[in-house]
Amino acid sequence: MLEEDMEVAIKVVVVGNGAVGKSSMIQRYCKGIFTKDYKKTIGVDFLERQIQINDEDVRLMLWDTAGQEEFDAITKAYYRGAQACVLVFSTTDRESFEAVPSWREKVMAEVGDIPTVLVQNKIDLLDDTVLKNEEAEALAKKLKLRFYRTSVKEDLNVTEVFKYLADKYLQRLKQQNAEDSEVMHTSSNKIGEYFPV
Ligand SMILES: Nc1nc2c(ncn2[C@@H]2O[C@H](COP(=O)(O)OP(=O)(O)OP(=O)(O)O)[C@@H](O)[C@H]2O)c(=O)[nH]1
Repeated sequence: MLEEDMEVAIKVVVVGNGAVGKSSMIQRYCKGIFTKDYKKTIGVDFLERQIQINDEDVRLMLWDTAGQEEFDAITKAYYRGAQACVLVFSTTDRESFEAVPSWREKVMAEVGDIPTVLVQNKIDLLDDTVLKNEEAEALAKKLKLRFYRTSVKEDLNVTEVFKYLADKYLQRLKQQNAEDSEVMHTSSNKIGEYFPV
Protein backbone atom coordinates (compact mmCIF):
# COMPACT_ATOMS: atom_id res chain seq x y z
CA MET A 1 0.00 0.00 0.00
CA LEU A 2 1.09 3.54 -0.65
CA GLU A 3 0.89 6.04 2.19
CA GLU A 4 -2.68 7.27 2.50
CA ASP A 5 -2.13 10.99 2.20
CA MET A 6 0.49 10.74 -0.50
CA GLU A 7 -0.81 12.15 -3.76
CA VAL A 8 0.37 10.42 -6.87
CA ALA A 9 0.96 12.70 -9.84
CA ILE A 10 1.95 11.23 -13.17
CA LYS A 11 3.49 13.16 -16.01
CA VAL A 12 2.25 11.67 -19.27
CA VAL A 13 3.65 12.74 -22.63
CA VAL A 14 1.50 12.35 -25.73
CA VAL A 15 3.64 12.03 -28.85
CA GLY A 16 3.24 11.30 -32.55
CA ASN A 17 3.21 13.02 -35.93
CA GLY A 18 1.31 16.24 -36.56
CA ALA A 19 -2.49 16.16 -36.87
CA VAL A 20 -2.98 12.61 -35.53
CA GLY A 21 -5.19 13.97 -32.75
CA LYS A 22 -2.91 14.47 -29.72
CA SER A 23 -4.31 17.84 -28.66
CA SER A 24 -7.85 16.60 -29.34
CA MET A 25 -7.28 13.52 -27.17
CA ILE A 26 -6.05 15.58 -24.23
CA GLN A 27 -8.91 18.06 -24.59
CA ARG A 28 -11.43 15.23 -24.80
CA TYR A 29 -10.05 13.55 -21.70
CA CYS A 30 -9.54 16.64 -19.56
CA LYS A 31 -12.36 18.91 -20.74
CA GLY A 32 -14.82 16.51 -22.38
CA ILE A 33 -14.88 18.44 -25.64
CA PHE A 34 -14.05 17.83 -29.32
CA THR A 35 -13.45 20.47 -31.99
CA LYS A 36 -13.07 20.00 -35.70
CA ASP A 37 -10.50 22.77 -36.06
CA TYR A 38 -6.88 21.87 -36.42
CA LYS A 39 -4.62 24.23 -34.55
CA LYS A 40 -1.02 23.13 -34.82
CA THR A 41 0.60 22.81 -31.38
CA ILE A 42 3.58 25.10 -31.02
CA GLY A 43 6.03 23.67 -28.52
CA VAL A 44 4.16 22.11 -25.62
CA ASP A 45 1.13 22.62 -23.45
CA PHE A 46 -0.40 20.65 -20.59
CA LEU A 47 -3.77 19.89 -19.01
CA GLU A 48 -4.61 17.72 -16.03
CA ARG A 49 -7.30 15.41 -14.71
CA GLN A 50 -7.71 13.70 -11.39
CA ILE A 51 -8.93 10.10 -11.28
CA GLN A 52 -9.28 7.35 -8.71
CA ILE A 53 -7.58 4.01 -9.08
CA ASN A 54 -8.40 1.47 -6.34
CA ASP A 55 -9.38 4.29 -3.95
CA GLU A 56 -6.21 6.19 -4.61
CA ASP A 57 -6.24 9.72 -6.01
CA VAL A 58 -4.08 10.01 -9.06
CA ARG A 59 -3.41 13.29 -10.85
CA LEU A 60 -2.58 12.87 -14.51
CA MET A 61 -0.69 15.73 -16.09
CA LEU A 62 -0.98 15.36 -19.84
CA TRP A 63 1.72 17.04 -21.87
CA ASP A 64 0.77 17.88 -25.39
CA THR A 65 3.85 17.97 -27.58
CA ALA A 66 4.11 19.28 -31.11
CA GLY A 67 4.16 16.65 -33.85
CA GLN A 68 5.97 18.83 -36.32
CA GLU A 69 9.70 18.22 -36.53
CA GLU A 70 10.46 21.92 -36.57
CA PHE A 71 9.70 21.93 -32.82
CA ASP A 72 11.81 18.85 -32.00
CA ALA A 73 14.39 20.72 -29.98
CA ILE A 74 11.75 22.22 -27.68
CA THR A 75 9.64 19.10 -27.23
CA LYS A 76 12.56 16.84 -26.35
CA ALA A 77 13.28 18.84 -23.22
CA TYR A 78 9.71 18.23 -22.07
CA TYR A 79 10.07 14.45 -22.19
CA ARG A 80 12.35 14.71 -19.18
CA GLY A 81 10.68 13.48 -16.03
CA ALA A 82 7.86 11.81 -17.98
CA GLN A 83 6.50 8.73 -16.21
CA ALA A 84 4.19 7.43 -18.92
CA CYS A 85 3.73 7.86 -22.66
CA VAL A 86 1.00 7.68 -25.30
CA LEU A 87 2.29 7.02 -28.84
CA VAL A 88 -0.37 8.11 -31.31
CA PHE A 89 -0.79 7.50 -35.05
CA SER A 90 -3.79 8.04 -37.31
CA THR A 91 -5.96 5.56 -39.23
CA THR A 92 -5.79 7.86 -42.28
CA ASP A 93 -2.09 8.75 -42.25
CA ARG A 94 0.37 6.01 -43.18
CA GLU A 95 3.39 8.19 -42.48
CA SER A 96 2.24 8.68 -38.89
CA PHE A 97 2.14 4.88 -38.49
CA GLU A 98 5.61 4.44 -39.96
CA ALA A 99 6.98 7.14 -37.67
CA VAL A 100 5.94 5.30 -34.48
CA PRO A 101 9.28 3.48 -33.87
CA SER A 102 11.23 6.71 -34.16
CA TRP A 103 8.90 8.48 -31.66
CA ARG A 104 9.38 5.57 -29.28
CA GLU A 105 13.15 5.88 -29.62
CA LYS A 106 13.09 9.63 -29.01
CA VAL A 107 11.16 9.18 -25.78
CA MET A 108 13.27 6.23 -24.64
CA ALA A 109 16.46 8.17 -25.26
CA GLU A 110 15.30 10.82 -22.79
CA VAL A 111 13.46 8.85 -20.12
CA GLY A 112 14.04 5.13 -20.68
CA ASP A 113 11.39 2.43 -20.73
CA ILE A 114 8.37 4.11 -19.07
CA PRO A 115 4.83 2.64 -19.23
CA THR A 116 3.71 3.27 -22.81
CA VAL A 117 0.65 2.58 -24.98
CA LEU A 118 0.30 2.53 -28.73
CA VAL A 119 -2.85 4.26 -29.97
CA GLN A 120 -4.46 4.18 -33.41
CA ASN A 121 -6.73 7.23 -33.43
CA LYS A 122 -9.54 8.30 -35.83
CA ILE A 123 -11.02 4.81 -35.91
CA ASP A 124 -14.31 6.46 -36.95
CA LEU A 125 -12.63 6.93 -40.35
CA LEU A 126 -12.00 3.21 -40.83
CA ASP A 127 -13.51 3.37 -44.34
CA ASP A 128 -10.56 5.56 -45.37
CA THR A 129 -7.94 3.46 -43.62
CA VAL A 130 -4.44 3.32 -45.07
CA LEU A 131 -3.27 0.26 -43.13
CA LYS A 132 -4.36 -3.25 -42.33
CA ASN A 133 -5.43 -4.15 -38.80
CA GLU A 134 -2.75 -6.84 -38.68
CA GLU A 135 -0.02 -4.31 -39.43
CA ALA A 136 -0.89 -2.23 -36.38
CA GLU A 137 -1.19 -5.31 -34.20
CA ALA A 138 2.17 -6.60 -35.42
CA LEU A 139 3.82 -3.29 -34.59
CA ALA A 140 2.38 -3.34 -31.06
CA LYS A 141 3.68 -6.85 -30.62
CA LYS A 142 7.10 -5.96 -31.96
CA LEU A 143 7.40 -2.97 -29.64
CA LYS A 144 5.82 -4.99 -26.78
CA LEU A 145 3.17 -2.34 -26.16
CA ARG A 146 -0.49 -2.46 -25.15
CA PHE A 147 -2.52 -1.36 -28.18
CA TYR A 148 -5.76 0.66 -28.26
CA ARG A 149 -7.91 1.90 -31.12
CA THR A 150 -9.61 5.18 -30.31
CA SER A 151 -11.89 7.77 -31.78
CA VAL A 152 -11.49 11.03 -29.98
CA LYS A 153 -14.35 12.33 -32.10
CA GLU A 154 -16.78 9.60 -31.00
CA ASP A 155 -15.25 9.37 -27.52
CA LEU A 156 -14.26 5.73 -27.95
CA ASN A 157 -11.61 4.17 -25.68
CA VAL A 158 -9.93 7.44 -24.65
CA THR A 159 -10.59 6.95 -20.92
CA GLU A 160 -9.27 3.38 -21.14
CA VAL A 161 -5.91 4.53 -22.51
CA PHE A 162 -5.19 6.76 -19.54
CA LYS A 163 -6.61 4.35 -16.99
CA TYR A 164 -4.31 1.63 -18.28
CA LEU A 165 -1.28 3.91 -17.98
CA ALA A 166 -2.19 5.06 -14.46
CA ASP A 167 -2.72 1.43 -13.40
CA LYS A 168 0.55 0.32 -14.88
CA TYR A 169 2.43 3.20 -13.29
CA LEU A 170 0.97 2.49 -9.84
CA GLN A 171 1.86 -1.19 -10.16
CA ARG A 172 5.47 -0.26 -10.91
CA LEU A 173 5.53 2.21 -8.02
CA LYS A 174 4.28 -0.40 -5.57
CA GLN A 175 6.74 -2.95 -6.84
CA GLN A 176 9.53 -0.42 -6.44
CA ASN A 177 8.42 0.45 -2.89
CA ALA A 178 8.36 -3.23 -2.01
CA GLU A 179 11.85 -3.71 -3.43
CA ASP A 180 13.15 -0.64 -1.56
CA SER A 181 11.82 -1.86 1.77
CA GLU A 182 13.30 -5.27 1.03
CA VAL A 183 16.70 -3.64 0.56
CA MET A 184 16.32 -1.69 3.84
CA HIS A 185 15.32 -4.84 5.63
CA THR A 186 18.26 -6.80 4.29
CA SER A 187 20.79 -4.08 5.07
CA SER A 188 19.48 -3.57 8.64
CA ASN A 189 19.90 -7.30 9.19
CA LYS A 190 23.47 -6.98 8.04
CA ILE A 191 24.14 -4.15 10.49
CA GLY A 192 22.67 -6.43 13.16
CA GLU A 193 25.28 -9.03 12.30
CA TYR A 194 28.14 -6.61 12.78
CA PHE A 195 26.74 -4.89 15.85
CA PRO A 196 24.84 -7.51 17.80
CA VAL A 197 22.84 -6.19 20.75
N1 LIG B 1 -12.52 12.09 -37.61
C1 LIG B 1 -11.70 12.33 -36.56
N2 LIG B 1 -10.97 13.46 -36.52
C2 LIG B 1 -10.17 13.65 -35.44
C3 LIG B 1 -10.07 12.71 -34.38
N3 LIG B 1 -9.19 13.19 -33.47
C4 LIG B 1 -8.75 14.37 -33.95
N4 LIG B 1 -9.34 14.67 -35.13
C5 LIG B 1 -9.12 15.86 -35.98
O1 LIG B 1 -7.79 15.81 -36.47
C6 LIG B 1 -7.24 17.13 -36.60
C7 LIG B 1 -5.90 17.21 -35.88
O2 LIG B 1 -6.12 17.06 -34.50
P1 LIG B 1 -5.11 17.68 -33.40
O3 LIG B 1 -5.61 17.20 -32.09
O4 LIG B 1 -4.96 19.13 -33.59
O5 LIG B 1 -3.75 16.96 -33.83
P2 LIG B 1 -2.29 17.01 -33.12
O6 LIG B 1 -1.78 15.61 -33.15
O7 LIG B 1 -2.40 17.64 -31.78
O8 LIG B 1 -1.44 17.90 -34.12
P3 LIG B 1 -0.06 18.78 -33.82
O9 LIG B 1 -0.45 19.81 -32.83
O10 LIG B 1 0.34 19.36 -35.14
O11 LIG B 1 0.97 17.84 -33.33
C8 LIG B 1 -8.32 18.08 -36.06
O12 LIG B 1 -9.01 18.61 -37.15
C9 LIG B 1 -9.21 17.18 -35.21
O13 LIG B 1 -10.52 17.66 -35.16
C10 LIG B 1 -10.87 11.51 -34.46
O14 LIG B 1 -10.86 10.62 -33.61
N5 LIG B 1 -11.65 11.36 -35.58
